[in-house]
Amino acid sequence: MSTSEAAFAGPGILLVLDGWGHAPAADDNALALAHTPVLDDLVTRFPSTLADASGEAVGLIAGTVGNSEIGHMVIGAGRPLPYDSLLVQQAIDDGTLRTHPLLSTVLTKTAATGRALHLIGLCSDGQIHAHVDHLGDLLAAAAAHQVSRVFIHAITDGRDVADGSSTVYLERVAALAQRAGTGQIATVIGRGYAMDKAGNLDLTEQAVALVADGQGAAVSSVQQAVAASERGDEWMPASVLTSAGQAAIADGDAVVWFNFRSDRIQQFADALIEHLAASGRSADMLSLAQYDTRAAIPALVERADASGGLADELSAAGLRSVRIAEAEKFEHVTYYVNGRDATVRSVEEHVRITGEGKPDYIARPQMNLDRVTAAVVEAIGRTDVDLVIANLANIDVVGHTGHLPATVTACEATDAAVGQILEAARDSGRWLLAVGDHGNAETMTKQASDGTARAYGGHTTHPVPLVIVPAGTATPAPVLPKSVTLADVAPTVLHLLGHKPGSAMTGRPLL
Ligand SMILES: O=C(O)[C@@H](CO)OP(=O)(O)O
Ligand SMILES: [Mn+2]
Ligand SMILES: [Mn+2]
Repeated sequence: MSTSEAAFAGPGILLVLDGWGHAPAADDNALALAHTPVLDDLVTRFPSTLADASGEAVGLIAGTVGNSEIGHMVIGAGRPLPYDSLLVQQAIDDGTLRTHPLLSTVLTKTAATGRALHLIGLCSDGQIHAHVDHLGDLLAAAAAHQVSRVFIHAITDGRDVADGSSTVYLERVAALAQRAGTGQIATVIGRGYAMDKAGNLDLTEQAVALVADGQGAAVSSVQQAVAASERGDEWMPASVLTSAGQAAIADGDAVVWFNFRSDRIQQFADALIEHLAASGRSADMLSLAQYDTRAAIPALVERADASGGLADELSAAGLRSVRIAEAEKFEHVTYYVNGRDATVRSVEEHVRITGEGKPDYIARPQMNLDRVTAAVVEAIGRTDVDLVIANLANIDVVGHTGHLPATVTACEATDAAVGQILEAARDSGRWLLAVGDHGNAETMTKQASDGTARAYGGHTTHPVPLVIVPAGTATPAPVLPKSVTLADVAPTVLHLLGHKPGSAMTGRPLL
């Protein structure tokens, strides 16, 4: 084996820097503003390229921003996977959503019994968790079945779209209802409450009480509800539109959840199901796409098969991997990298780093990075571990605050952590592949409709850096191809481990 081959063979590290996107230096580019000597050195001294992490290249609708779910799924699967947003859009375009037998059955029954239909979901066009226009099809189906009482329980965003834009989307909801000839906004609440995924049930309960029992501040218009929010769209307080009348969920009503992404709506869905059951009510429930709820909710669109990815190949080859991330991204290096498969294979170890108390990302942009890094360094030092898969969450999670100085600090903390990980990799003779899963911190403003630049903490369509650091000296350093996507990560990792890409993978090894 030549020096160069040896430098790219054997045990290694797959390091995902969450939200590490690439864009030219600008005064809203937190990564460029931050002092990041390690990352700068990485992309200049070692084989590196830019990988597509958004739109069609990963299985999303063309032009839509990447996200952590599809990013980690494609990193693991080694192929683009038609994501739920795309599958829903296809079902809308070919007419199979509004004529879906499950939907027809529920709507026919609702109309016949004079019960109400409740539509619950995020109202924005961020395309990460939901698209407000999907409501249009559901409302049209309700109208076609002559369901007369249709209540929309709107969740406001301010995270995947610019904060302060909720009025625009709520007006769009009203227009969709008017066009369909049925439906009214009954309640409004921010995603901070309705889409908590960290187990803060006190937040979830506010959304449950609002939707199930109509408990919230009485307002006479959506504008009044929006005006009452002191903490922006994300934290819009629970509001009941008095004009909506009694929109509580009664026994026998129908509920359709219209978020297509499960992770942030499932806690609410579980809590609502349990709350209704505890109060002797049962509802016919459907979800737009498949959810990972405790009780199964029949879905209108099924998930794409994501099997045959890295986890299956590692398992078949008997290669041991350790997965490490803090709570915010733990599922991403386990469940999502494994193709939304909850099976823990015998050659896998999962390390979930948790902090104390509620995180404050602006006050503590470091989050629990020191402990994540320590766990990664420890796993790197183990001779029985073939592959360490870790996610450093800070750039994305702090980026979501839209707070530029905190995000700059998060980038600098990540840089220092990567430095420590590289040193450990060198000491133990491991190669390292570092990659972003989607862009975020490289663009911290967005132009509002009035032309002004507003703080923006959401994801982007930018490509992500991908770097391969050899285990030793590699001369000459190989040049990575230019046209690369996240689907090439798993084949490259398997190649570095001395194995062929899996037969289900369409990505290719980059070396
Ligand atoms: O926080 C989330 O839910 C999304 C943005 O809405 O980000 P990510 O895809 O990184 O999880
Ligand atoms: Mn991410
Ligand atoms: Mn994110």
